[in-house]
Amino acid sequence: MSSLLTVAMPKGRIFQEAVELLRQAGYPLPPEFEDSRKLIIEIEEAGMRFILAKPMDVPTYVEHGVADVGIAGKDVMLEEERDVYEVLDLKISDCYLAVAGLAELKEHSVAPKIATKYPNVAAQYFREQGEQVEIIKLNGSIELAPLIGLADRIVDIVSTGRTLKENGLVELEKIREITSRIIVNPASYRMKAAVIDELVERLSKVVESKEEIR
Ligand SMILES: Nc1ncnc2c1ncn2[C@@H]1O[C@H](COP(=O)(O)OP(=O)(O)OP(=O)(O)O)[C@@H](O)[C@H]1O
Ligand SMILES: O=P(O)(O)OC[C@H]1O[C@H](OP(=O)(O)OP(=O)(O)O)[C@H](O)[C@@H]1O
Repeated sequence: MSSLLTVAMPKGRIFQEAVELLRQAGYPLPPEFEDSRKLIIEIEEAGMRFILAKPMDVPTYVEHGVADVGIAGKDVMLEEERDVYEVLDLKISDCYLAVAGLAELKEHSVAPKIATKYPNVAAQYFREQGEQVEIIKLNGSIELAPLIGLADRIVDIVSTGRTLKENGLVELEKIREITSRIIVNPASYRMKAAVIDELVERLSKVVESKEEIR
């Protein structure tokens, strides 16, 4: 077993904020880290091996133990329901999940159609609301669905609200706030407790100090 801690990092939106947080926590990630196209990057000085994954796949790597630790959005955690520990809210990449639709809703069906990248989250939400719906899974451009008649409403991430606005959609209900989390493989937590605890402690201090400034 390698002595390096394997960390599953989400490519895309969360990546840069996560890298900055790790640097602030004292892990020396070189400037080349951001520019690389490599998917596995070992940084001995930080004691870490990073694997760069699609955000939605991070909990899969961690659950299977090929990564000890990962960084994942709460949206992904809710959708994937993986058997991992969620140990720290990093309070980065904040956004929220919401239901949206056309300003003038024209729903006639018994089970309105809901387009989303988050079928499990959406199904649970409408079940809790006691509303019967039909979920249509899409992989992106979710806002398109009500515009062309594929769905009546959508469940999607909102950040600035710009995508909804520019497509003539309105937010109907907020489902929940989303931030990124540190997740840990349960077996790794037993075998690498000291190094994982140190990572979590160092990151918590950075998160707390940022909270105080806000
Ligand atoms: N405006 C936003 N839209 C989507 N996700 C956001 C937004 N703001 C923060 N996030 C967070 O970023 C994560 C998604 O990151 P990103 O958009 O890079 O991945 P992705 O959806 O897999 O991208 P793509 O499929 O477009 O490559 C989400 O899980 C969420 O926690
Ligand atoms: O409120 P905003 O700041 O406009 O951000 C929200 C939009 O960003 C995300 O899409 P993304 O850019 O990831 O594209 P996608 O359609 O490929 O998922 C999300 O699915 C929304 O469409």
